[in-house]
Amino acid sequence: MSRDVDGRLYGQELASDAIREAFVRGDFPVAVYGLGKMGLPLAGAYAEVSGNVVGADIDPEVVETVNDRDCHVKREPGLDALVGEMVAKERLQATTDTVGAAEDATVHVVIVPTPITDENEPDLSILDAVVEDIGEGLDAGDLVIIECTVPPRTTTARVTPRLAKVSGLDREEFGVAFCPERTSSGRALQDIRGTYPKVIGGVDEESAQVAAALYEEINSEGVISVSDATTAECVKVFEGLYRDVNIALANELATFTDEFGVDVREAIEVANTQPFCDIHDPGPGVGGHCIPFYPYFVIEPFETDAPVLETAREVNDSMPDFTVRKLREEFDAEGLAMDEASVLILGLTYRPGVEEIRASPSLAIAEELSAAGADVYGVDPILEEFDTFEVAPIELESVYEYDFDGMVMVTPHEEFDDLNWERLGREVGSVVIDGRASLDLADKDHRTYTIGGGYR
Ligand SMILES: NC(=O)c1ccc[n+]([C@@H]2O[C@H](COP(=O)([O-])OP(=O)(O)OC[C@H]3O[C@@H](n4cnc5c(N)ncnc54)[C@H](O)[C@@H]3O)[C@@H](O)[C@H]2O)c1
Ligand SMILES: CC(=O)N[C@@H]1[C@@H](OP(=O)(O)OP(=O)(O)OC[C@H]2O[C@@H](n3ccc(=O)[nH]c3=O)[C@H](O)[C@@H]2O)O[C@H](CO)[C@@H](O)[C@@H]1O
Repeated sequence: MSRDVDGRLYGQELASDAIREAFVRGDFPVAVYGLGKMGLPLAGAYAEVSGNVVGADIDPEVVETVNDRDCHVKREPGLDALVGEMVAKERLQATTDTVGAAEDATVHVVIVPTPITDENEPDLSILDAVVEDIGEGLDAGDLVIIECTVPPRTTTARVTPRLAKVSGLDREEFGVAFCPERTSSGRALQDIRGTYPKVIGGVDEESAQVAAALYEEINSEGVISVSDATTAECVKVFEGLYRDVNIALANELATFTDEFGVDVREAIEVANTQPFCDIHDPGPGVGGHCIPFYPYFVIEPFETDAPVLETAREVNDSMPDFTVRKLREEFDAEGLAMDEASVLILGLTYRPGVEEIRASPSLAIAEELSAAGADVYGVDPILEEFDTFEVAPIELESVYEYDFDGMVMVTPHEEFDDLNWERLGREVGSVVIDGRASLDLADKDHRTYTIGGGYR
């Protein structure tokens, strides 16, 4: 797509209406960097509105799949059709040439992974690489939008100076905004198009105004413009921190279940009937590449102590061990040594319906059971690659062929709803740890312990 000289966006003092009209005409070529679980839906949503989008990804297979009108991101309602249509209509194309995409683009949208290292430090190396490439192709009048989740101050203190240095432009010649992806896997398009307002934080007022005009066209819920980019980064990270701390409260309360002698889940559910109480769900752990990681975007880079965030991480990271401990207690009660037991883990991904295993509780549970000498099996109907797990993978159809001494429901995929628990496990009944209160086995021979619910 050739660059339209008139396609300058930032520094033109354009009125928002004029920006929106030009945007939907395709006057501002867009480059989306990162075509993953979040980037591909985002590129599709941009293409739907502007019709002039190039998706840049370093993975040639990703690029080839998209240009073949196919969709490598699964279980996203509407995404297959949207990508196919946008590519067929030449409103979206993909490339591995990130610098080339940057040279042609006026709007640069960055949505690449921002993981943490093994030492729990934020790893912004991928973001840095993309920012370098954008800098190579950045022109006066461009706008750079960071959507991927980053530690507070990243956009202002790391991204913007780097863009100026690599491009040789003055800071005032281009715009930068942080507009976080407030999107859940499994409903990405719906969220991007408008479940919640889009949060906009600019490094200056015009960056915010220009970014807001673009997202007013994309998001039906409109925008919330905050004071600056760092505030917007805080909004996104705070959403995740709140969730991790809240889940930790639920998990800590769940560990009182036996001593209280009550169904803690019932107490939580009723406590939540008042508007100022919203205790989340206890479970076998907290996975994914968002919630377990975001606390370290605050704990690590800053001097200020974060005892609540650190303690919440410790509590949530202790739940896989709590799960194994409950199983071991039951085995001890029947005189079964862990290293003589066979155990099935049901659900290996981090949450139902999402094929993502990062920080999945099943990783730690399988590792601990295996280390204790148990024969560990794993079943997960949506997972294709099991190598990361210390389990013997089995197909869903084969689960009835084994006399498992123990069965641990970690991630209740909907495909498990049809399981016949009468046929599962030992003839006399097995020990079942229900991590998510997803089972009703009261009339079965199994001895069932529900995390947060006790024996049911
Ligand atoms: N997955 C979620 O639920 C979710 C929700 C909201 C926000 N986010 C944030 O969105 C960001 C991306 O997450 P995701 O789930 O889409 O990741 P992902 O792993 O699914 O996809 C990342 C994509 O980026 C590509 N990539 C890697 N390095 C690149 C580079 N240098 N240049 C261009 N492309 C590159 C990869 O090839 C891959 O296709 C992360 O910061 C994450 O925190 C994720
Ligand atoms: C603030 C917020 O909502 N952010 C969402 C979150 O989405 P996610 O895909 O990471 O999934 P979650 O639902 O947060 O689950 C994570 C893990 O916590 C476990 N869990 C969950 C709820 C509970 O009550 N008890 C639990 O134990 C669950 O099993 C799983 O292992 O981050 C995305 C990226 O920022 C956001 O875009 C998205 O909006």
